[in-house]
Amino acid sequence: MNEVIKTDICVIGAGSGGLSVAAGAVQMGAKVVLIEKGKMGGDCLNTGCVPSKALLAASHAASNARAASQFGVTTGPVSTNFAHAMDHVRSVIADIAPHDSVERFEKLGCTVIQAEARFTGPEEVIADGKRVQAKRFVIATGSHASVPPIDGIADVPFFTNETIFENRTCPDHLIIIGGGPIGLEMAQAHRELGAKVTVIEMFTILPKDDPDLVAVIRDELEAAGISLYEKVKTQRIETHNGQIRVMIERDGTEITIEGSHLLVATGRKPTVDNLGLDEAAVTYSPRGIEVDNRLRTSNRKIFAIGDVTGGLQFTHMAGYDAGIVIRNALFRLPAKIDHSAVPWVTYTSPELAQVGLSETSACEKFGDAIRVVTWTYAENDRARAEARTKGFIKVVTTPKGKILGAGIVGHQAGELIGLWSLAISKKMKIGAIAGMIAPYPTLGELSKRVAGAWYTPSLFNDRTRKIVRFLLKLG
Ligand SMILES: Cc1cc2nc3c(=O)[nH]c(=O)nc-3n(C[C@H](O)[C@H](O)[C@H](O)COP(=O)(O)OP(=O)(O)OC[C@H]3O[C@@H](n4cnc5c(N)ncnc54)[C@H](O)[C@@H]3O)c2cc1C
Ligand SMILES: NC(=O)c1ccc[n+]([C@@H]2O[C@H](COP(=O)([O-])OP(=O)(O)OC[C@H]3O[C@@H](n4cnc5c(N)ncnc54)[C@H](O)[C@@H]3O)[C@@H](O)[C@H]2O)c1
Repeated sequence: MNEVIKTDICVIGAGSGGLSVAAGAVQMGAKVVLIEKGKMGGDCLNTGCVPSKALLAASHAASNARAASQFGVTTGPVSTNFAHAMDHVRSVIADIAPHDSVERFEKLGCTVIQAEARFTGPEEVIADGKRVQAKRFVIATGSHASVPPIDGIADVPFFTNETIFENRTCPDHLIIIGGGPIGLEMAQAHRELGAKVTVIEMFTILPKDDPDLVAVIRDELEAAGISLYEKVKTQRIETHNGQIRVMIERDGTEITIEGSHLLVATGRKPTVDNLGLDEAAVTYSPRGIEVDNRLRTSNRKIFAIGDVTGGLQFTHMAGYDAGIVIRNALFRLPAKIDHSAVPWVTYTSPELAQVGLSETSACEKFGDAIRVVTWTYAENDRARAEARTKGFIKVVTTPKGKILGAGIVGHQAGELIGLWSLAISKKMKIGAIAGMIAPYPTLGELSKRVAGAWYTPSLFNDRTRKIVRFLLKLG
């Protein structure tokens, strides 16, 4: 006879989304069962954001040391120790892990089951032989690497995000298929740590971002010696004398790229298999679990959040979804998702950050009735002082100054985008940013200056000059 556990909320998956629901719900007085089949913390902690940013921190330390001579600092030849960099990665994960651990969640009051969960019906999940019956379920099973059906791929060894952070030897030549955020962050990290790197992208790199911003990243990666093959088709992959050969086609010509290691970073697949979703009457497809704007599935007692819904695959979105579900499931409030001010950042150096509408999507929505203003890092005194003058900020508004979107490519772009997220979510006009007092000298002044540039045509023109001269004549 299976043990039956009755609870208020049952959360499946202890990644960014599931942990946020579980921690919030239990601290607000709900009985919570949390089920995780793998490592607590999910992708973000173990195989995603945390290891990738830790590896980038190590690699940026190397590139900063190489650039130190411009400040009169002599370091001698910079050498890198790949295994040591990976030790840093491990230690950052270990540092954060207690926050996501079974112990912490049990202390908070959750019942944690470390096993695979599967629905047996619309109101019951089974895990580790225990039948969990809950008033509400939250599916937060995330996503996993999607491997494209390239001829020969099954017969060659390759990394995905699940294995690359286990590697302790710097690849001689890392070939990366996919020029999205994972591909480019890993390309730069490995290049800076001493590997030769080639990126193969079927469209253009970072195809979801503003091409003007992406151009700065492209220049930087190429200047660092990364080979980029864009708009190419990957035909075949094979091993040859212990090396990996990737055959691509560009403009009708076949090119062979030979490398020591291969990383596949071609996007993600929502984890919907073996969950018993049919038994639970939850509608899904390979693109994810279908949810409405309150994150309810076709079974109204079951919510789905984060990567498994196939939406915007970011840790901050899984956390945001968790907040929506808590309001719906615990407080019965009809809270709805709003994606008008979702920021995202690619953590290359320089960083690329966007929020709201890009220039292209604003044009599609509003036609010519938009205004675009830019300001460059080269005009910012702090950027000059720190020799970080590459990049610019671009802001898109309505003709009346309502902020529609902002994109930043440059040093610390990810830290700067928050202001614009707030401005868009609070429906602010550009005048609010122009009127803000920004401390000098900070990169934060970029935001104020770009907002000021919005007023330049109307402030510094003949009409204003005439008005000022007239007023001055009055005494
Ligand atoms: C290399 C990389 C870098 C990234 N960098 C960033 C970044 O810098 N910033 C950012 O915002 N996002 C980043 N992301 C994306 C981010 O990691 C994900 O969007 C986020 O982890 C999604 O959270 P989630 O809760 O939906 O899923 P996950 O974190 O994947 O958690 C899902 C959990 O569910 C468990 N599970 C699955 N099926 C079952 C089952 N049947 N029973 C029990 N448990 C189950 C899994 O084991 C897993 O632990 C990155 C991703 C990758 C791969
Ligand atoms: N900094 C961040 O926030 C961050 C970092 C890494 C990952 N992520 C999240 O994880 C998700 C997955 O990242 P990703 O980079 O794997 O996915 P992605 O979907 O963003 O990018 C994959 C890239 O691979 C290309 N591609 C697909 N098939 C290909 C093929 N056969 N040959 C050549 N190119 C091919 C696509 O055109 C695309 O540019 C992202 O969408 C993002 O949501 C976020």
